[in-house]
Amino acid sequence: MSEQRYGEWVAVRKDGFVAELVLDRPKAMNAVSSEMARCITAACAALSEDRDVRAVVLTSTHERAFCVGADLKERNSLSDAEMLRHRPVSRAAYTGVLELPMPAIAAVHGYALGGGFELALSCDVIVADPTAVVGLPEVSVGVIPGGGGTQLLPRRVGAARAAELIFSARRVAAAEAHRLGLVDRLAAEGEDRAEALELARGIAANSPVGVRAAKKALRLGQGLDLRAGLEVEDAAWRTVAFSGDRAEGVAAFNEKRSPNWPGE
Ligand SMILES: CCCCCCCCCCCCC[C@H](O)CC(=O)SCCNC(=O)CCNC(=O)[C@H](O)C(C)(C)COP(=O)(O)OP(=O)(O)OC[C@H]1O[C@@H](n2cnc3c(N)ncnc32)[C@H](O)[C@@H]1OP(=O)(O)O
Repeated sequence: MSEQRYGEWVAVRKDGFVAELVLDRPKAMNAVSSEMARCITAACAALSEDRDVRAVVLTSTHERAFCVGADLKERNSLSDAEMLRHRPVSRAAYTGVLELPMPAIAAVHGYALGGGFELALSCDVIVADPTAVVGLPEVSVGVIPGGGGTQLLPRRVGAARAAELIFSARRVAAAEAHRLGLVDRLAAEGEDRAEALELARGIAANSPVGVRAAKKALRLGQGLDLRAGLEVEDAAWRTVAFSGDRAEGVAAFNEKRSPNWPGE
């Protein structure tokens, strides 16, 4: 296990082919300040370049919160001009998580609100424990979901449900969140991180070339009509059809052994 810090508020722990992106600003319940946004962006840039990382788990060191969203204390102190300068900094953090080339799994316990839930929505899978409380309460503080929520939430639960949640700004406890599809798995209390890491290790046992190509097809195909989506899949298929991973995967199956993925 290795650990690399990215600024004061974020760490990346690597164990084999799985990396953990740790939100570590517990005094502010991981509220995303400008500096924390820069830390997240730097960590995502490093992970995106690391061909040995096959899956990422987004976790929190705070006992009662995954992330409570944008730092409302910092926001209150920013001038309009500073706010405008802050946006691309903060935007890079959310985009960084969304565009990780390998599967990303959010391990959520406690509060995942506003930008905190948007970070989780930017992942591919959300694992929550029964203490999770999720929501996009931005309109209750005079803003809108600005970390992708107005686009990611309807793609996950449909336009009407997304509208109800965003307009009402209501917080949703874990059991209802799982029923509504706001989170994908409900782990035992305190087991969100362990279950997310177990899922990540399972993903990491598969072809990294295949998994990354499948993620790309899933993401690019969202919102397309079926015909255009099938063209996206065909293009993704062609990136793996002649890969070393495909050759190794087929050979390993026929030789009844575990594959040793070349990763290219
Ligand atoms: C995917 C690609 C997309 C590209 C798009 C571009 C993105 C651009 C970037 C924009 C990012 C926007 C992000 C988002 O959309 C906007 C927001 O997130 S707005 C904030 C939303 N969050 C909230 O409304 C939650 C606010 N907090 C609470 O409701 C409560 O604190 C709580 C979490 C329910 C906990 O309540 P309690 O247990 O009672 O505890 P306290 O309230 O006393 O809080 C303890 C302590 O923490 C401080 N704190 C809590 N939340 C925040 C916060 N958000 N910011 C700063 N500080 C916070 C709170 O003040 C207390 O501090 P103390 O008083 O003890 O000093």
